[in-house]
Amino acid sequence: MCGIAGIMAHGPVNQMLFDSLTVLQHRGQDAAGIMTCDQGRFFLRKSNGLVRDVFRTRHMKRLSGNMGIGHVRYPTAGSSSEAESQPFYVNSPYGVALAHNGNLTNSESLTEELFRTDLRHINTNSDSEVLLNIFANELGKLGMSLSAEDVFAAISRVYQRCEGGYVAVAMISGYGMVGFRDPNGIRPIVYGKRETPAGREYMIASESVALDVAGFELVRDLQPGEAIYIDHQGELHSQICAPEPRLTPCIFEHVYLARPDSIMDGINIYHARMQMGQKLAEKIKRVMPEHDIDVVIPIPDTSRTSALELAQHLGVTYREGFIKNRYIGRTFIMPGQTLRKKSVRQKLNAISMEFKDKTVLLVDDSIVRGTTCNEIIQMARDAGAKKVYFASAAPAVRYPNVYGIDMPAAHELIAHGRTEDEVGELIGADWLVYQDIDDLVAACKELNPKVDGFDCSVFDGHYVTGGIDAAYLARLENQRSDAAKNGNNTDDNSAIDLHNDSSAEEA
Ligand SMILES: O=P(O)(O)OC[C@H]1O[C@H](OP(=O)(O)OP(=O)(O)O)[C@H](O)[C@@H]1O
Ligand SMILES: NC(=O)CC[C@H](N)C(=O)O
Ligand SMILES: [Mg+2]
Repeated sequence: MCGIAGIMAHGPVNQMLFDSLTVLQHRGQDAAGIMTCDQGRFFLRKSNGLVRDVFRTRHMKRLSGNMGIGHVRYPTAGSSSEAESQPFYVNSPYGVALAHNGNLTNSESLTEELFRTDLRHINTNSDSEVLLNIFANELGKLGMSLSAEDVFAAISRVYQRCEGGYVAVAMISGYGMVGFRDPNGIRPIVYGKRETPAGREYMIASESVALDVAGFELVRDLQPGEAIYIDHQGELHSQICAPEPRLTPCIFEHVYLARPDSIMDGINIYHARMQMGQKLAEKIKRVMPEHDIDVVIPIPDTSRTSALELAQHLGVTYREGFIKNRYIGRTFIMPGQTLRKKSVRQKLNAISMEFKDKTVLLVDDSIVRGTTCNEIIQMARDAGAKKVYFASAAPAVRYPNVYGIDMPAAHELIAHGRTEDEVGELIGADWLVYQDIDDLVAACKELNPKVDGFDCSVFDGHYVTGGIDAAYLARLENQRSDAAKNGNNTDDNSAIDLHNDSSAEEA
């Protein structure tokens, strides 16, 4: 779940892209990049680190041009090397750059096809480089002087060849900007517009909050299988380029990934999380009518919205018993278990008076590896809690994700192969309650009944694209489990960096 943004304007786009990436930071903390296009030339700055650290004034000055794309990365393929940060660039045809969120599940066979049939070289293990090359290759078959129809024909071929969950924003030098969304609509992407004295400007982004900060008005989400193309005259063209598109967005966006102030596929994320809290409160009333909960305490940040609503519906006091260190980011998307575990302790600290001699109900949005709840329950006990109950606003996460969330190994998920009671015991809770999957789906779908369904694969093991078999999952685990990553030592910059930014060495 990286964050992507693209702007086609009548003035410089560098600052607006920087601002947008800072509000998409929660989607990827490992690397950031911006590529702009100025009179047919691309300018790039990308590096490992947070947005605020990657871009210095000297980089910003060089990112000139009225068209540009940006990316924040949370790796799900390849390594975390700087060379695999995005945007990516290819010089043929025209000069094409691309930023991608998601994961191609047939990336290996596509790499082989690109090499043998399309005569294209892939230099990294990133599926995003594969996606870019497939797109560029299909564009290249259409000859010079590209029309909107040509762009859509190329995207149709991308949809035929690429499997998985993916959204992307791309620039074609001399022509314009493209945004597209996979035929199942798994990952999110929206576009917006704004009127200026010089004419209309367009922006494409992972989440509507990015439009808000850059001053664009949300028009709508891209539909599954849709592509939009803004040509260099500023005209927007759109087309559905897949034969049987279905809107089945990733429900984990609603649970955790997205910012609460985003609107995704017509669903207000904040409202969806409130509904999750209400439905979980109803379940608690059903299964434990005579409960003895003294206080409901959220685990900041993401669970706050659902926990407050849960407390109100339960009629129990809500208190902020954990204070979050504002300088520590999201722990779940940090690379490596040691860092994640250490960061939970650095991030959250208990206020003893809220726990002392009380029966507390801790609420989190989800339990994935169990890193957070393990630490937090101990902290609650250390702070003097009489009993510690734990509620998860999402059902038990039991299956790997293959569409752009780095949860590649079933055995790393605390609920995999375990009953809810077993998980409760393992995390040291006096009682554990999970949201029911039907309630989670209802919490979101009630806000937009037009959604065909959701990708709930991490909860039910059903992969909406099909084609995910045990062999694929075994390969994925082999490449990307924590143990495999440690073995490969992928945190170093072992891949050869290819930059057209001479400031890369000074940074
Ligand atoms: O069971 P785990 O593997 O620990 O994963 C789940 C936890 O990770 C996330 O928090 P995170 O710190 O990433 O971000 P937040 O501040 O947005 O809650 C999520 O909100 C849960 O608290
Ligand atoms: N989380 C994502 O969307 C990752 C995008 C891409 N697969 C990468 O690893 O860079
Ligand atoms: Mg959290």
